[in-house]
Amino acid sequence: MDKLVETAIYARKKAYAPYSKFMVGAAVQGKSGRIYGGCNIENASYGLSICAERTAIFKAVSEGEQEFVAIAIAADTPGPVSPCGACRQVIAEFGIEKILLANLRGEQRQVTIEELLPFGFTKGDFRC
Ligand SMILES: O=c1ccn([C@H]2C[C@H](O)[C@@H](CO)O2)c(=O)[nH]1
Ligand SMILES: [Zn+2]
Repeated sequence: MDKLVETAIYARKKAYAPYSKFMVGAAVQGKSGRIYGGCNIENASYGLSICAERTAIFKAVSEGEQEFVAIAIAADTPGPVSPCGACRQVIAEFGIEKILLANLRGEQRQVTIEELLPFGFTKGDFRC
Protein backbone atom coordinates (compact mmCIF):
# COMPACT_ATOMS: atom_id res chain seq x y z
CA MET A 1 0.00 0.00 0.00
CA ASP A 2 1.07 3.58 -0.67
CA LYS A 3 3.16 4.89 2.24
CA LEU A 4 1.12 8.09 2.43
CA VAL A 5 -2.13 6.11 2.72
CA GLU A 6 -0.56 3.95 5.42
CA THR A 7 0.43 7.07 7.35
CA ALA A 8 -3.10 8.46 7.02
CA ILE A 9 -4.57 5.22 8.39
CA TYR A 10 -2.12 5.35 11.28
CA ALA A 11 -2.91 9.03 11.99
CA ARG A 12 -6.62 8.19 12.05
CA LYS A 13 -6.07 6.16 15.21
CA LYS A 14 -5.32 9.41 17.05
CA ALA A 15 -8.64 11.03 16.10
CA TYR A 16 -10.54 12.77 18.88
CA ALA A 17 -14.11 12.25 17.72
CA PRO A 18 -16.30 11.58 20.79
CA TYR A 19 -19.34 13.29 19.21
CA SER A 20 -19.53 11.96 15.67
CA LYS A 21 -17.46 8.82 16.38
CA PHE A 22 -16.27 9.22 12.79
CA MET A 23 -12.50 8.95 12.81
CA VAL A 24 -10.49 10.36 9.93
CA GLY A 25 -6.77 10.40 9.20
CA ALA A 26 -4.72 12.33 6.67
CA ALA A 27 -1.10 12.56 5.65
CA VAL A 28 0.53 15.21 3.52
CA GLN A 29 3.96 15.03 1.95
CA GLY A 30 5.92 18.24 1.51
CA LYS A 31 8.42 18.88 -1.27
CA SER A 32 11.13 18.41 1.39
CA GLY A 33 10.05 14.76 1.51
CA ARG A 34 8.73 15.02 5.04
CA ILE A 35 5.33 13.53 5.81
CA TYR A 36 2.91 15.09 8.29
CA GLY A 37 -0.02 13.16 9.71
CA GLY A 38 -3.26 14.61 11.01
CA CYS A 39 -6.55 13.50 12.52
CA ASN A 40 -9.91 15.12 13.14
CA ILE A 41 -10.24 16.85 16.50
CA GLU A 42 -13.77 17.62 17.70
CA ASN A 43 -15.03 20.00 20.36
CA ALA A 44 -18.07 20.21 22.64
CA SER A 45 -18.75 23.41 20.72
CA TYR A 46 -19.19 21.40 17.52
CA GLY A 47 -18.33 24.16 15.06
CA LEU A 48 -14.80 24.39 16.43
CA SER A 49 -13.95 20.87 15.28
CA ILE A 50 -11.25 20.48 12.67
CA CYS A 51 -10.89 17.85 9.99
CA ALA A 52 -7.93 15.51 9.59
CA GLU A 53 -6.90 17.06 6.27
CA ARG A 54 -6.61 20.56 7.68
CA THR A 55 -4.83 19.32 10.80
CA ALA A 56 -2.19 17.67 8.59
CA ILE A 57 -1.78 20.63 6.23
CA PHE A 58 -1.68 23.20 9.03
CA LYS A 59 0.86 21.14 10.94
CA ALA A 60 3.06 21.04 7.83
CA VAL A 61 2.73 24.75 7.12
CA SER A 62 3.53 25.57 10.73
CA GLU A 63 6.72 23.55 10.32
CA GLY A 64 7.75 25.67 7.33
CA GLU A 65 6.42 23.51 4.50
CA GLN A 66 4.43 25.38 1.84
CA GLU A 67 4.74 23.17 -1.22
CA PHE A 68 3.29 19.71 -1.34
CA VAL A 69 3.64 16.57 -3.38
CA ALA A 70 0.53 14.69 -2.28
CA ILE A 71 -2.13 14.20 0.37
CA ALA A 72 -3.84 10.98 1.46
CA ILE A 73 -7.09 10.81 3.42
CA ALA A 74 -8.53 7.70 5.07
CA ALA A 75 -11.69 6.80 6.94
CA ASP A 76 -13.94 3.81 7.57
CA THR A 77 -16.30 4.61 4.72
CA PRO A 78 -18.07 2.33 2.19
CA GLY A 79 -15.97 3.80 -0.62
CA PRO A 80 -12.88 6.02 -0.57
CA VAL A 81 -13.60 8.96 1.78
CA SER A 82 -14.69 12.26 0.24
CA PRO A 83 -13.23 15.42 1.84
CA CYS A 84 -15.54 18.23 2.99
CA GLY A 85 -15.81 21.56 1.20
CA ALA A 86 -13.62 23.44 3.68
CA CYS A 87 -10.79 20.96 3.23
CA ARG A 88 -11.14 21.08 -0.56
CA GLN A 89 -10.66 24.84 -0.35
CA VAL A 90 -7.50 24.41 1.78
CA ILE A 91 -6.12 21.70 -0.54
CA ALA A 92 -6.75 24.11 -3.45
CA GLU A 93 -4.89 26.91 -1.65
CA PHE A 94 -1.71 24.86 -1.69
CA GLY A 95 -2.25 23.39 -5.16
CA ILE A 96 -1.77 19.80 -4.01
CA GLU A 97 -1.87 17.82 -7.25
CA LYS A 98 -1.98 14.23 -6.07
CA ILE A 99 -4.96 13.51 -3.82
CA LEU A 100 -5.42 9.94 -2.62
CA LEU A 101 -8.77 9.01 -1.09
CA ALA A 102 -8.90 5.73 0.79
CA ASN A 103 -10.93 3.60 3.15
CA LEU A 104 -10.02 0.84 5.57
CA ARG A 105 -11.00 -1.90 3.11
CA GLY A 106 -8.05 -1.06 0.92
CA GLU A 107 -10.11 0.81 -1.66
CA GLN A 108 -8.30 3.80 -3.09
CA ARG A 109 -8.99 6.49 -5.65
CA GLN A 110 -6.74 9.27 -6.94
CA VAL A 111 -8.44 12.55 -7.84
CA THR A 112 -7.44 16.08 -8.78
CA ILE A 113 -8.47 19.31 -7.07
CA GLU A 114 -10.25 20.31 -10.30
CA GLU A 115 -12.49 17.27 -9.86
CA LEU A 116 -13.06 17.99 -6.16
CA LEU A 117 -13.54 21.74 -6.43
CA PRO A 118 -14.50 22.88 -9.91
CA PHE A 119 -14.73 26.65 -10.40
CA GLY A 120 -13.21 27.17 -6.94
CA PHE A 121 -12.25 30.53 -5.45
CA THR A 122 -8.50 31.15 -5.49
CA LYS A 123 -6.10 34.01 -4.80
CA GLY A 124 -6.19 34.70 -8.56
CA ASP A 125 -9.77 35.91 -8.12
CA PHE A 126 -8.91 39.02 -6.13
CA ARG A 127 -5.69 40.06 -7.93
CA CYS A 128 -6.47 42.81 -10.43
O1 LIG B 1 -13.05 14.32 5.03
C1 LIG B 1 -13.42 14.46 6.21
C2 LIG B 1 -14.78 14.37 6.57
C3 LIG B 1 -15.10 14.52 7.91
N1 LIG B 1 -14.14 14.74 8.83
C4 LIG B 1 -14.47 14.83 10.25
C5 LIG B 1 -15.12 16.09 10.74
C6 LIG B 1 -15.89 15.60 11.96
O2 LIG B 1 -14.99 15.52 13.07
C7 LIG B 1 -16.26 14.18 11.59
C8 LIG B 1 -17.70 14.01 11.13
O3 LIG B 1 -17.99 14.91 10.10
O4 LIG B 1 -15.37 13.78 10.56
C9 LIG B 1 -12.80 14.81 8.49
O5 LIG B 1 -11.92 14.96 9.33
N2 LIG B 1 -12.50 14.71 7.17
ZN1 LIG C 1 -12.87 18.78 6.05
